Amino acid sequence: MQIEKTALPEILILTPRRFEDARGFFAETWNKTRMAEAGLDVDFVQDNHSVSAHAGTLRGLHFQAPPHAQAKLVRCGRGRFLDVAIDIRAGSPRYGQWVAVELSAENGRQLLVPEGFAHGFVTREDDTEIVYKCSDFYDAASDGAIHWDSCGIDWGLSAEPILSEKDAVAPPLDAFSSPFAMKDIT
Ligand SMILES: Cc1cn([C@H]2C[C@H](O)[C@@H](COP(=O)(O)OP(=O)(O)O[C@H]3O[C@@H](C)C(=O)[C@@H](O)[C@H]3O)O2)c(=O)[nH]c1=O
Repeated sequence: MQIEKTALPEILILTPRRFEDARGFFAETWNKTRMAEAGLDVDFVQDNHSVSAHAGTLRGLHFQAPPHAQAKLVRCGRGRFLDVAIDIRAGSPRYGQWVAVELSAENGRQLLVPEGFAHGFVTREDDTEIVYKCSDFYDAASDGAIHWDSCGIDWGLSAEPILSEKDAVAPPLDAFSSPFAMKDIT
């Protein structure tokens, strides 16, 4: 597993080794023991899978508030998408800063998004499939969203995105009161 830092040090790109042969490839996409050895001891408890039928579908920016905050490990099963994480920890020196990384079935990259960051993505091909692990269970009452177009993120869009009703009316970042505290910052 190759581990790379992004412009935000807490957001990591994990690229599993691929064992290729005549059939295709094999890869370990998460190995708890090996990741703990690398200092990434995350206890994932739920796996999610979503498919977006059309390119230009944007989901986000989402988070779960404490005590149900989630770290996520995100990867692409089919197609490709731009994956985005933004620091929403109150008092963070990097509050409002974001990173965007293209994840595709071809490049096999995964984004590790810790607690305290909102997450979203926009698909870049039809029928794009996203698979991700979460470190806490879904809790509808803790679900939060920030409007995708209120944070200065370059989504690489050439037209208006396809959104859920919930995401279309999410509050902007400047009207947002963060439930995440500075104590998460080391
Ligand atoms: C996220 C989630 C949703 N649901 C249900 C609620 C709802 O009826 C339906 C669709 O939910 P949503 O519209 O919130 O799905 P979606 O917009 O795909 O939400 C996801 O977006 C990405 C960016 C994330 O980071 C995820 O954590 C999650 O928030 O699925 C669950 O049962 N479990 C879950 O873990």
